[in-house]
Amino acid sequence: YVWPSPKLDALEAARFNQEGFNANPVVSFVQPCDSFIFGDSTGRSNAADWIRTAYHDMATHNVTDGTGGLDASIRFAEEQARAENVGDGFSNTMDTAGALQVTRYISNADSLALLAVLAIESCGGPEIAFRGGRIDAGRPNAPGVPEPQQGLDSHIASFARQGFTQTEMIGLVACGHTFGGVQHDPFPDIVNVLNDPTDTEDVAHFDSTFVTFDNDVATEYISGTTQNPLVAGFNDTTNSDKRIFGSDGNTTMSSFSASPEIFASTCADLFARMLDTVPSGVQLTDVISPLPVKPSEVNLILAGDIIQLFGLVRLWNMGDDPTRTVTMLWKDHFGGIGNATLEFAGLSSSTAGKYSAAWYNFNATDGVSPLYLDAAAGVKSLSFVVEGELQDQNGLGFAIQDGFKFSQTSCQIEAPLSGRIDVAVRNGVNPTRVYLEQITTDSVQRIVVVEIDISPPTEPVPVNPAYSIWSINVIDPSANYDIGAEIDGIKYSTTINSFIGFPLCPT
Ligand code: HEM
Repeated sequence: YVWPSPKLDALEAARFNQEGFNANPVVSFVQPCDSFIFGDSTGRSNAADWIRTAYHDMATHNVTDGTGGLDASIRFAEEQARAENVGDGFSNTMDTAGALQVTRYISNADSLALLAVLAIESCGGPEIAFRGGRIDAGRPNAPGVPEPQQGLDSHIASFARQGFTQTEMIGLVACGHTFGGVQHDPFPDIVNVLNDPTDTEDVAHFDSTFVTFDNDVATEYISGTTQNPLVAGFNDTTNSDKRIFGSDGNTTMSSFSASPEIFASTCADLFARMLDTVPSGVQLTDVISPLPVKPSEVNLILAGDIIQLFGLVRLWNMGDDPTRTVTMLWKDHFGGIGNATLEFAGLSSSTAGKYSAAWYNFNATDGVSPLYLDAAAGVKSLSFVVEGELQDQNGLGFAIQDGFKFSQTSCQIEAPLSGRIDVAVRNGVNPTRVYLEQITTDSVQRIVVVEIDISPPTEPVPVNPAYSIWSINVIDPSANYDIGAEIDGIKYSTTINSFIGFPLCPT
């Protein structure tokens, strides 16, 4: 895709900035892979909870009527209270999913899907093709998660309703059950108390490597050594994995057992399909690939005659050499081109260290100092020269919208209770609307952006020859606002650097 695209930029960042500089800390919950938020030596892991939660959320899908699917309906207490969703793994996962929603562009449902991707990829699994765009359900879905005491026919019918054939059912169950196990507490009829100080929640695991992705679930099953409580459990009624795995005469499980590669590639496909199973009408994005060169956290502030340009650029998988020279070029409104050498800021990595990225700051390494640009000249687009090679999105450049921005003339009226937000609007841009975007959630935790129009000034309020101010008073300056503007029929959005700490408005 072409930068900027706020939603794709946010999803790409959450998916690929996993560890290190400027990365989302959520991966640390599955590193090491036996990490568990309620404590050590429990026999449980966040990774297993996250994968099971994604499945249970999806398993309500009905291919015929298009209802259910991965839509975060599992967050509702009503769904979590169902017998098919016994255990605290779902609330555990939903608590963590919030950590991914650092931006308004990521739904609860996309977070759930991302957690599963991060768990699988960080813990030995294959790379998963990830799409975004899932929409959060407004209410619980119809029940429909399979349970271990049900018979094979019922499971085949259940997976068919979810959109999976019998062979795919065998695959998906094996792919899921390479992680985790069955706990005594919610399933006392399947697992006995284990009296094991390293497994305090009495989890009987599906295979001997239960915090990592591998084909042991299949090799142990085929060799007859498996301790999987849903295969070799003392209660044959609940041996659902035994019935499912054996339902094609062990053809599928034999192929998994014979080839870790076949297991991994089959699981990569099935996991991606599981995560992409969404209610009809939901339009997912294309598979999100990392942008090779990506501006990030770009923000402009007007300070008198100066535009402060904040930002970073990320170079994807181009080697870790921090001494390489990265130059940023910017086109202005007068046909001029400015340039600056960027400062190395840090390294990040993703997919269990398989990829790395180097970050460069638009100015000093402190991460807060901006570049100072002449306000009248402004900035239209950026490009970068990396080791002598021009990076400009195949000639498009990286477009920058300097038609409106937060102005440092913003001030507090009654600190810290109310304030005035000033938006600097470039003369000649003539936006149809300028508005605040208040980012909040509705009563069922869906992100909502409320637009609050800013009235055009009755008399122009110039800050400099190029910009005039539109102002709005707000009662809660600490609320989460972005600034939006509609220019030539297109809506743009820009962030506000919190203006707590701004001076009191002159009286
Ligand atoms: C007929 C289908 C299935 C049945 C009857 C079934 C049943 C179960 C049961 C009873 C548990 C124990 C849960 C606990 O003790 O908290 C479990 C755990 C788990 N299941 Fe399934 N499952 C099925 C399919 C799947 C699928 C398709 C996936 C994912 C692709 C999956 C992923 C998991 C994971 C990761 C765990 C471990 C959870 C943990 O250790 O915290 N399951 N399953």
